[in-house]
Amino acid sequence: MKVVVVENYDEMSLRAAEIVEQQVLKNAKSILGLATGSTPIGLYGKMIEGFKNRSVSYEQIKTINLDEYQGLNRNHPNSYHSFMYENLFKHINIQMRNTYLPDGQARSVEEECERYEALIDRIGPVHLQILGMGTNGHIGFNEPGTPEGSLTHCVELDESTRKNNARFFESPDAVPTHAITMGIASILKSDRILLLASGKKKAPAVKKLMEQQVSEDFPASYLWNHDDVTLIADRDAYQLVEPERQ
Ligand SMILES: N[C@@H]1[C@@H](O)[C@H](O)[C@@H](COP(=O)(O)O)O[C@@H]1O
Repeated sequence: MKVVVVENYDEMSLRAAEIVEQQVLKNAKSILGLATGSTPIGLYGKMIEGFKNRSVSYEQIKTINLDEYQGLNRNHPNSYHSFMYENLFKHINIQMRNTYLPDGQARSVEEECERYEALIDRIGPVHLQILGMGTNGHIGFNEPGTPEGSLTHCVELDESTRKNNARFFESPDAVPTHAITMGIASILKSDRILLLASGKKKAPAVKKLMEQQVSEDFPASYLWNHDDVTLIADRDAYQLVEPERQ
């Protein structure tokens, strides 16, 4: 794992956007793996600036998102469909038909998971996967206990995850209890992975990640089993890593 420590959230977002733009400039038909949450919002902002000010084009790009809440209509303001549209897609020249997220309202969740995994295999492999990390080490919505071989599946969300994500909803009870997420194996199929971490709230998780102990108790640790991962962390997120690991 390559580790890049930067000053703050803005610099993390800028560095990440440079990597995304390099990928898109190298291959105009790149497949990007995208994430939600607060962490990548700055990155998406920089990508929008790049599109507006430097004509970086996303016209032929395809995107595959990690996850979606179960039970939310795609037009619900808190769905990840809406998140991606509001924070990125509506601002750039991507073709909406080339953007993919799991359908949280599919009649059969099992069939939807199979369909989504097949889609990843058909369209992929993802050239560059963007990841954030939960405070409990979840990636996508792969909570502690998820096996490394997991493919796209339905999960019951941890109470800690629901609590952390409650800020986006009108009340904690409104946070869905389940989600559809790409599995660990689905994520590790990507050619290259960019993990972002910002803020002191993520410091314990970054510390744990840097201990390099691969364990299902801390799903982000599986990233040590992939040979092309870059972590961009800001100083606050990296502050608990012991000096000899820095
Ligand atoms: N499913 C998403 C994850 O993909 C994300 O990494 C995590 C961290 O969120 P944040 O970036 O807001 O800290 O939140 C959600 O649970």
